[in-house]
Amino acid sequence: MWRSLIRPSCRRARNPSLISTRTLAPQVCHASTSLPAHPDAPKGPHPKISGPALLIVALTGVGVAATWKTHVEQRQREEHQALQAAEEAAKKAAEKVAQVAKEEQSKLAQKAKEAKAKVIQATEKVVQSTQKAAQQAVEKTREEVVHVKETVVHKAQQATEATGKAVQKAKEQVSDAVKKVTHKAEAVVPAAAHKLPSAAASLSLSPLPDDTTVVFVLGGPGAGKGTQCANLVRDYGFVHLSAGDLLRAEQNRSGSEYGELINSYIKEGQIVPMEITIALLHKAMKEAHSSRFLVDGFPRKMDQALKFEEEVCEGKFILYFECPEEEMLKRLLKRGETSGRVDDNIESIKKRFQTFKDTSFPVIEHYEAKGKVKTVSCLKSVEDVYADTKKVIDELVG
Ligand SMILES: Nc1ncnc2c1ncn2[C@@H]1O[C@H](COP(=O)(O)OP(=O)(O)OP(=O)(O)O)[C@@H](O)[C@H]1O
Ligand SMILES: O=c1ccn([C@@H]2O[C@H](COP(=O)(O)O)[C@@H](O)[C@H]2O)c(=O)[nH]1
Repeated sequence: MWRSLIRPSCRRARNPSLISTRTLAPQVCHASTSLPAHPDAPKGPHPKISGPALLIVALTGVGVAATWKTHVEQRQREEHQALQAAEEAAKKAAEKVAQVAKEEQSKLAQKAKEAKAKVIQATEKVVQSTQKAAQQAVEKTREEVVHVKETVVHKAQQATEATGKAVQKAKEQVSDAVKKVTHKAEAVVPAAAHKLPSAAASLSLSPLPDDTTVVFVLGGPGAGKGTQCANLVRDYGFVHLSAGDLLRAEQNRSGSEYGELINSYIKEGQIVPMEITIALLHKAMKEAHSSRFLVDGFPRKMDQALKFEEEVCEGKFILYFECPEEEMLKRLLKRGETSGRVDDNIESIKKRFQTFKDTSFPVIEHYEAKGKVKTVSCLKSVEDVYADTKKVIDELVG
């Protein structure tokens, strides 16, 4: 009986779902186990139960209670275990989740890294292509600049060549014109020569006194020969004979047969045929009745030098006034403002310079070779030049 009483409880204890409170008096259950009254238990006054039955019920209740307690404890342990298992599972799940999250995070990080790498790569590509484009643009610009430069240089060369050709042509034209004028003038001379005073035409000149001293005064056009000669005339009693002045005087003399000829030679900076100049000099020397002559601006050509020394008189020495062309140009242009000379203009001056270099300077070199040249620099004031000139004259003429 006890077994039968207990057995179902035990069974129920093993399986709580089998417990049915309908089999137990709600009061007993409540009193012995302190369990709450079953909701379905009948309410109202307790029925009359006998003592043994009550004992049996009580014992049964105790047994049931003990069983129930065991069952509850078991259940609590199971629940505790289940809880622990659940906690364990939850922990594991959490760990798993964390692990998965970590892995996902890692994957995402990796993907982000890869994406970043791709962006960097793409950026580098863009930068490289931009740099390449910029380089190509620079290269193209450089090539264009080189091309433009070459074109400019080429055009400049062409222009230079064209200018050179034009200058050359102009020079040739000028040279031709000079030749024509010279030729024309020289053609006039033989024709006019028979009209020269007989002495000049034949140059059979009467001799001068033996004590005649002639100093040839040479130098480029406008060097200052005439200026220094004037001082020497004043201080040393020289007679100053300027070949140019004599020619100009002859040119201006009314009735002169050579006026036109002399004018064209002077204008072109050419040397008038020596017969005329030497005849004029000889005549002037004869008329001067002096023994000291400064022959200024003569001889300008070798034939003049040789003929004069042969027919008239040997020069004692050459007083050479040295002056740079730029300074002479400056002085001549200034003089041209008032001189009225047909050759004190830029065109004639250039021709005179050329004639001086080509024709007259060799005369100076000729006398230099003979040790007869005394050079005085004209790049000083008139007074200083004269001081230097005096030293030469004092030493050689006294
Ligand atoms: N030392 C000098 N400094 C500055 N000017 C000068 C000097 N000597 C001369 N001149 C000036 O230079 C000009 C040329 O001088 P000057 O007439 O004496 O030269 P030139 O050699 O006789 O010339 P040309 O050969 O043409 O007859 C004149 O106006 C003169 O006043
Ligand atoms: O012996 C000479 C001297 C001069 N001339 C011509 O006269 C001008 C001017 O000479 P200046 O001495 O400068 O006054 C000169 O240019 C020559 O054309 C010459 O023919 N022969």
